[in-house]
Amino acid sequence: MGGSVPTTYDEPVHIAVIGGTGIQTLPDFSLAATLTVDTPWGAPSSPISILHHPSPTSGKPIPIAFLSRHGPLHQLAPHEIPNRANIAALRSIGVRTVIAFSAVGSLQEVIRPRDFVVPDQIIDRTKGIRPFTFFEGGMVGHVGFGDPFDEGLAKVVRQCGHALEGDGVTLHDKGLLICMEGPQFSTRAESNLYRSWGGSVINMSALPEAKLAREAEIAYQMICMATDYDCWRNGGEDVNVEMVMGHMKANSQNARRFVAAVLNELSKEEHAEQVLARHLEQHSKFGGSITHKEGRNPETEKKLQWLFPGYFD
Ligand SMILES: CSC[C@H]1O[C@H](OP(=O)(O)O)[C@H](O)[C@@H]1O
Ligand SMILES: Nc1ncnc2[nH]cnc12
Repeated sequence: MGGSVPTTYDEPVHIAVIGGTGIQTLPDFSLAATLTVDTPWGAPSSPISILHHPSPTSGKPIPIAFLSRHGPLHQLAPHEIPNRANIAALRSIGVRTVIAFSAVGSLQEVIRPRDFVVPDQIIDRTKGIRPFTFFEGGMVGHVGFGDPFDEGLAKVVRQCGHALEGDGVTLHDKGLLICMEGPQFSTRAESNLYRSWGGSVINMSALPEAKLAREAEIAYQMICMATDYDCWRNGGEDVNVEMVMGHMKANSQNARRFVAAVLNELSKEEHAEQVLARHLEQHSKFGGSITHKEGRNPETEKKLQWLFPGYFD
């Protein structure tokens, strides 16, 4: 191999981190492989890096998949992200837990730039232009999405975030996340409307990522970091990219420490069932098979067989 990074990885990888704006890599981990995965929904945003994280109990390396949502050079706008390919590629290598990271605008005074939020609800303000389901084109399916994030993962994330508090980390345990279409930021009227709905934070990327993760039976939790007060705050400067990037860069060390603490905790044997998302297993087998066998589109069936081997025989 002459020192080059392997392009295959033989073991299943159960945990993934999806990095957002300002988190294009996780440099503190050792790179074990770089995988180029093709899926029936096309190529993901970036090659998947397999990183080695030492198990806190045995010291044995635990593989973690890392995917950069906007591409390695941030070349994909929120509406151009191949979310189906990203989630399908992660599931195909064994991933059942995703920790997603996002830079968000704050819709509340108490959530200050650089604060972290573990959202527990979402309002969908995307415009239907992003492909948002695996179940279409002759294979109808419906999965529950009442709680868009995984409460078991959220508990672990909150515990890790609180353990870092006072050390440059402020954490808000819950929050209503507004996911807007973008790529332009909101109008002031929209920003105030979201505040009147009780919105805590706003981004452009939680959806359809979280919906597709649920369809793929992957436990999913987003960690948000506030970078601005959007445009609702009288007397404050309106959000701009420089502001977002400035806060992300200034606090990236804390963001990475937070993610590392979560990976550390999830690597413990006691979380094995949670990491494998046993509570979601086979949900899509039953929710995703309501089209009678003879009514299915064979092409769609083939794609879904790729994603869920053995489910729809
Ligand atoms: C650069 S500001 C808008 C951009 O930032 C957030 O990205 P991500 O969620 O991937 O961290 C937001 O969702 C927008 O895509
Ligand atoms: N104000 C904002 N609106 C939408 N997405 C964002 N990401 C960071 N800040 C944002």
